Amino acid sequence: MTDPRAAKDAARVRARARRDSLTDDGVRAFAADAVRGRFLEALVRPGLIPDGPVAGYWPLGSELDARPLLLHLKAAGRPVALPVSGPRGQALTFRDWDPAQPLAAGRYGIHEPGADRPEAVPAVLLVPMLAFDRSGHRLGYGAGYYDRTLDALRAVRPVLAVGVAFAAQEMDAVPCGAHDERLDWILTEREALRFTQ
Ligand SMILES: Nc1nc2c(c(=O)[nH]1)N(C=O)[C@@H](CNc1ccc(C(=O)N[C@@H](CCC(=O)O)C(=O)O)cc1)CN2
Ligand SMILES: Nc1ncnc2c1ncn2[C@@H]1O[C@H](COP(=O)(O)OP(=O)(O)OP(=O)(O)O)[C@@H](O)[C@H]1O
Repeated sequence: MTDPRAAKDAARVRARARRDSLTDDGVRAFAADAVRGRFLEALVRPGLIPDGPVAGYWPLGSELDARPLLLHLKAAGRPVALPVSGPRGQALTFRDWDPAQPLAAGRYGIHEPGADRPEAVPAVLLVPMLAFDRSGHRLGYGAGYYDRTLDALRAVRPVLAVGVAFAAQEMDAVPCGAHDERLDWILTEREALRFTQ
């Protein structure tokens, strides 16, 4: 396979511009709410969610806001964790999220639970992205954090990886490379795509 790096970089520029153009607060709130509904309908109701913590993410820039879903899961008694970014080149770690406690800005300015919060090993990983395609390929920011993280977690036990995006983030074909970890599902406000059984 040829090196997909240049193709990925070009796709990132286009994908970011497209996601950044989704500025309507009403549309964004609708999508956040719809993704919560799809997660419950496609994954929770049929019993497809393994026991254990669900790792979400704290929204950055124009990403879809998964917090309505995270708060719903918390209220239902499910442990929810958030990623903690270490140096580039290392897998993410996760800490338990208590919505009543303040978060602190970590690397990249992303809000993270404090060092006093217990570490968590996610059974389900909500994965943010810049773009996706209908084969389940995903484009991230290019640091390889989620690929390394899924690789490390899956070496120990199965993890359900659920990509989360606006429907408008779909591309015909996301350039992919050897390290790219597969997503089991992608949820958008419009549909739930399943890639594994
Ligand atoms: N919300 C969120 N949290 C996350 C990620 C993510 O993609 N989204 N990550 C996924 O790996 C990890 C952090 N990794 C990151 C790697 C690179 C950049 C980055 O290059 N950021 C841009 C600015 C982005 C913006 O403001 O829209 C930059 O610094 O130029 C950010 C996060 C863990 N937490
Ligand atoms: N499991 C891995 N082990 C070693 N290197 C990896 C691994 N996964 C990804 N990488 C490297 O990380 C770099 C970024 O990968 P890639 O372009 O796929 O990132 P991305 O999926 O867009 O970003 P992210 O996963 O952070 O959201 C590449 O150089 C890739 O080779």
